[in-house]
Amino acid sequence: MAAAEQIFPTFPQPADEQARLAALHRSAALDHAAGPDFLFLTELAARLCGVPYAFIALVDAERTWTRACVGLQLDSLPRSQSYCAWTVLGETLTEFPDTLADPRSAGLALTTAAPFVRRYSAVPLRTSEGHPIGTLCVLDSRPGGLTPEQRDMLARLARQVIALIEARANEAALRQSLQRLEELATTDELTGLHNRRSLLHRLKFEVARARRFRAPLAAVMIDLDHFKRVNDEHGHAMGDKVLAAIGKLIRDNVRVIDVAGRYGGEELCVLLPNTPREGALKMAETLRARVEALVHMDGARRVPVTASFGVGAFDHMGVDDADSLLRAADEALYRAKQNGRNRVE
Ligand SMILES: Nc1nc2c(ncn2[C@@H]2O[C@H](COP(=O)(O)OP(=O)(O)OP(=O)(O)O)[C@@H](O)[C@H]2O)c(=O)[nH]1
Repeated sequence: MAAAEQIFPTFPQPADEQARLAALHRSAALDHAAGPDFLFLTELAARLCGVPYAFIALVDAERTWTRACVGLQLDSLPRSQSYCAWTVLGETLTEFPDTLADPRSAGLALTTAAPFVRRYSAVPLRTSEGHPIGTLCVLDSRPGGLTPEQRDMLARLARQVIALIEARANEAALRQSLQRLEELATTDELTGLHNRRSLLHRLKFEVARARRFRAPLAAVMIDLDHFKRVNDEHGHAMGDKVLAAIGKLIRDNVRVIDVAGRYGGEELCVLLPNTPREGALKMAETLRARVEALVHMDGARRVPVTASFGVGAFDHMGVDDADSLLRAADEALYRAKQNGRNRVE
């Protein structure tokens, strides 16, 4: 620990400290580097106030993180070493016109070492709920203070900074909800696989891509064997559990570019882009063995579950339409059922 940190181990805390920290983390301002918009506002602050140094600071629980620094390179300071720890206490501007003359600022690192700051003026960055999450500050190595007009401009710039921070946070939250909505709209809730609509949508896309790049494309149709018996003997809830477990098994065993979906009821389908028939047969055989090996328990009773697999494929020279790919996989699945189930055709 630096000597300065030992001399000033504590710092003042605003009354709303916990809510303030929560607001800081909600704003996600600490997660991003400040972009050119923030730098522009600090440059403007320095110029309007006629000082060489300016930065935006985010005051976290223990540290003050600086962003968009003008005139100096600074990453972070212990909160106990930062002028900004005082600014977040105030409603409006906090000013040390001569840092050496004020016991709150005289011993701080930026005062006693380069750049030997002698003057500090800052406005808290208050969120729209009123919590001060940081500051916009201007500094100089000569003593002095801001004119009323400069104070007013600094306060206005601070409002622009917080508006920018909040706009970014709203944008990120919106992106997240859209992503979640998209997931909900394309995922089958029980198996976690693509739902039928999404699977067919992806199929069209993959067929178009295979045609365009003359690449092979395979589809594996999977149907659980005698699944009606599982439902009849162990109940529908157990049937659902089995389907969910097999959905997870498939998700865990396909490549990221493969598309696994629930085609309907207990029929599942995996699209394998860039995969010729032999590769798809191999992959299906691996899955078949894993489905058979998966243990499902109904209380103390084991519920044996197997599945039949049908492979349809286009080689790179003869990409046909989506329907015929599925039809080929379906016909192969039918043969697998006819030839005794728990097999790949
Ligand atoms: N628990 C549960 N059962 C489902 C679901 N979707 C379809 N099923 C059941 O799956 C069974 C399918 O039965 P069938 O089409 O006769 O075929 P099967 O018994 O699997 O026999 P084969 O396919 O010929 O091996 C029916 O009992 C459906 O009710 C589901 O979401 N949950």
